[in-house]
Amino acid sequence: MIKLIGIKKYFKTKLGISHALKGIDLEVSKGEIFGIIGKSGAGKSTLLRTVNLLERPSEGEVILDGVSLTSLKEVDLRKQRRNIGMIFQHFNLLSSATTFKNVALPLEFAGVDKKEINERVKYLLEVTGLSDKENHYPHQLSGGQKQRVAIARSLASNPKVLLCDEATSALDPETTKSILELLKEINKKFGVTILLITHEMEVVKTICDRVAVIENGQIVESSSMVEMFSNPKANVTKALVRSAFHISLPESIEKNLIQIPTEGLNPILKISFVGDVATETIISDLVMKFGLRINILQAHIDVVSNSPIGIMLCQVSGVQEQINLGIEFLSNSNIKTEVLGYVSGNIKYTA
Ligand SMILES: Nc1ncnc2c1ncn2[C@@H]1O[C@H](COP(=O)(O)OP(=O)(O)OP(=O)(O)O)[C@@H](O)[C@H]1O
Repeated sequence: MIKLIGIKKYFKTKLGISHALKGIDLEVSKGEIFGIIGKSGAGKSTLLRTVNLLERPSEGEVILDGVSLTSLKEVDLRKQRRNIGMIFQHFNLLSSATTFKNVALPLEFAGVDKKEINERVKYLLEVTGLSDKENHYPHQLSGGQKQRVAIARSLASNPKVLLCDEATSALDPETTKSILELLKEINKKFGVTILLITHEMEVVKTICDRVAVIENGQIVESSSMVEMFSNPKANVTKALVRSAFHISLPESIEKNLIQIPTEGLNPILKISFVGDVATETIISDLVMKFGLRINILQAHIDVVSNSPIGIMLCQVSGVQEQINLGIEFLSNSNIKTEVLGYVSGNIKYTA
């Protein structure tokens, strides 16, 4: 549905040329919810804005549903843009217009007749849960309600694609959840493909099917959600996953961690698993089969794309040969195991 080929974007600044995008290739399938995540300044907004050519790429091609937007004349591009809705962090509503009018405006501009506008707007307000707010002005609405108006407006022209620019960053966690649920509902109901950018892993974790990580104007990793959470590869992705799982070694262990295997020191293991692998089974297998002692330092299980994903940090002690066999056993059971380092058994866990 969306295909970006070799997208580069340069900005001329007083300090010289700024390379915001350095050759992005990306493909988003029809009906997918695709997330682009990255830190501030990574190039997310610039990338999203190249999809509807709000930002024309310096090099590369944007193809939407088989049509090369970058090759179109302005008049044809304007027609194609009706296939692309967009919502923003700060909603961008017309403050002097009611909810009804804000949603109706794109249809009025497109010359749709009054009766049809009336029916379509009422329907979209019902879908977005705003039927009782149609005569309210933006200043009379909460942040979540304003974003609902913006979503209804973006759907007015029945777009094939919805671009979301940090759509929930200005909202509290509870409202964020309800807006993400609405986006998911819209994706299902209308089959609209959603491309969103965010700096929050929680957002992609909640609704995306696939995700790409952008750093310094380049996509450094792109995968399904389960793959990203269970097997992150790039350092930036590992850091994002760690922050989403709120999991890290206790300071007392971290600062005493030795990277070289040493006689008498205990390995610290990071055990990651996907699916219905129960934590108790892993622990009891290590204890019963290999006679190991396991001290769980931290553990967290979350649900990503309907799959349970778990991460556990533990300190293991026992006979070295048995420890090696235990690690081998976990790996053979499709449980990813990493040795983070080694510590003395005397070091106590202090938070
Ligand atoms: N109009 C512009 N002129 C010059 N440089 C720009 C312009 N727009 C973006 N940049 C630069 O391009 C890079 C990417 O910016 P962009 O806004 O796309 O990042 P971002 O990931 O969306 O960041 P944030 O999350 O902070 O919005 C930054 O270094 C930024 O300074």
